[in-house]
Amino acid sequence: MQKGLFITATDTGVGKTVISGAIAAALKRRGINVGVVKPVASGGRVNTSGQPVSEDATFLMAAAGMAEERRQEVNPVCLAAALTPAVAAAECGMTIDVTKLITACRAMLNQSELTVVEGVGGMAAPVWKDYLVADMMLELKLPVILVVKPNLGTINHTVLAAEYARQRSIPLAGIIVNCWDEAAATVLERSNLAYIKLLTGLPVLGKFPSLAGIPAGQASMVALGQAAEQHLAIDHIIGMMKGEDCPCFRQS
Ligand SMILES: Nc1ncnc2c1ncn2[C@@H]1O[C@H](COP(=O)(O)OP(=O)(O)OP(=O)(O)O)[C@@H](O)[C@H]1O
Ligand SMILES: C[C@H](N)[C@@H](CCCCCC(=O)O)NC(=O)O
Ligand SMILES: [Mg+2]
Repeated sequence: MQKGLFITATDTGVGKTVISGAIAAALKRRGINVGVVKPVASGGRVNTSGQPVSEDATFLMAAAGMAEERRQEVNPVCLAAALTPAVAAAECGMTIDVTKLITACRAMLNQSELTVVEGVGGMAAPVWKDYLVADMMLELKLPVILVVKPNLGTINHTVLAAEYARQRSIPLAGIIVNCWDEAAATVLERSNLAYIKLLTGLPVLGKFPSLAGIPAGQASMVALGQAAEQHLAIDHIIGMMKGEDCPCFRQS
């Protein structure tokens, strides 16, 4: 059985990479051979050879302790334009072979004990023509965690994302709230959390704090893993990745 997890979010920029990296770093810290995949990336930084390089993949590889030589396995397709992949590819005359993306995910799942797959944008982001991230999720059949923000507007975004998942028959295993500040949380953040639980019926698997150094790429991966142990339900997430006790494709 392929053991892993798919990380999606209510939108781009919500924290999929940070949460995927934090989970990967926690698993690595526990001595697990963890794989990471960002099957398709856009907005890559163009290197001196003119090739776009995914900073998400760089972060995930650092978190999982993977060498640069494995970049192609982790991120087979990286596009330069910061657009949805379908458009970023068309802009540079490229075709995205979605089978290649699925194959890369399956290869990593096959060779790692547990694998974290990061999506791109949210579930309805077009990967290629009318093939959306949701279609990739349906093919991979991994348990899915939805990353959400704690701020104003998140109730609506989260409920819409959960409803979309239901409509597409994608079982969500839970929600992680990113950039949660327990000390500063007011009635706004606390009521958002309560409404998200009430309206989606999904379990909240963690409230992850804002960590210094992450935006500058100076985060310590050990500290990231420790933060995941402290703020996320890692035992439960590992069980879920192994196919135990969660609403996922295998049991639905
Ligand atoms: N917990 C956090 N602490 C500090 N910075 C964070 C945290 N979560 C996210 N960020 C910062 O917010 C920005 C967006 O986060 P991230 O790149 O993880 O989003 P994403 O959902 O992966 O976006 P994309 O759709 O581009 O993949 C990044 O600059 C990241 O470093
Ligand atoms: C450029 C962004 N950062 C992201 C693509 C986001 C697509 C969002 C599409 C949409 O929903 O409008 N790329 C990426 O995660 O590699
Ligand atoms: Mg990302």
